[in-house]
Amino acid sequence: MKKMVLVITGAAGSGKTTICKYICAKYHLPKVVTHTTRAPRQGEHDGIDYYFESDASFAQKHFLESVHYSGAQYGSSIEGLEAAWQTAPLACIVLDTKGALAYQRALSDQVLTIYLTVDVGKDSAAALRKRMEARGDDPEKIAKRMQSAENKRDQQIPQELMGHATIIKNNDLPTAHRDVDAFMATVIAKLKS
Ligand SMILES: Nc1ncnc2c1ncn2[C@@H]1O[C@H](COP(=O)(O)OP(=O)(O)OP(=O)(O)O)[C@@H](O)[C@H]1O
Ligand SMILES: Nc1nc2c(ncn2[C@@H]2O[C@H](COP(=O)(O)O)[C@@H](O)[C@H]2O)c(=O)[nH]1
Repeated sequence: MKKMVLVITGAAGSGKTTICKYICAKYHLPKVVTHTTRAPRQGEHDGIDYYFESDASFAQKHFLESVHYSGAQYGSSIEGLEAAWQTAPLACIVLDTKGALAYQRALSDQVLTIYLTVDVGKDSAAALRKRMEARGDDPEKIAKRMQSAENKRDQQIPQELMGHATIIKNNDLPTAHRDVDAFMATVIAKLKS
């Protein structure tokens, strides 16, 4: 069976990690664990949520792509993808939009992409901030992230992903789950054909 990767991308707090966990649990997909130099959040575990790295250990990895995001480094390796593919032909990964573009360019027809949005009118930014607060993020870090060039960029789907990515609204989880399930039904049908 062809090996594929499902990339989940979108703005900070849009629910990428939440939706990835939902998909991996429901559809038994392996998650590609990426690397970061940021500190773990409460409840995050090394090797499960991320490989937490120092600047020195990060520099020694062989990345398919890597980015700076709001003051920390993040990167995903071919080895990580291959490890996920050892367990199933479809793996899932959470990336910023720069990483999603890199995957699209490097792996083209092996990539499926979901771009998540949160659209609750003019208060969408406040809703995203509240979600990050609910996650337990430090208020200063939230402010820095909200103001970062990376997060401003990720508020919109990159032009190059238009036509490749499926846009799913995550205003509320039950509706997002329903839309993700409809998307996954088409993916599973395609993989079987
Ligand atoms: N539809 C939703 N309604 C309310 N809260 C949500 C919803 N989806 C996710 N959340 C919550 O919002 C917070 C941010 O979600 P999550 O960590 O999945 O976002 P993310 O896109 O991965 O963020 P980041 O890019 O900052 O890592 C979490 O506390 C999560 O439980
Ligand atoms: N391009 C990449 N982006 C990544 C990678 N791992 C995570 N991410 C994205 O970084 C931001 C910040 O993540 P957070 O866990 O600190 O909130 C978010 O958009 C992630 O999707 C990666 O390996 N490459």
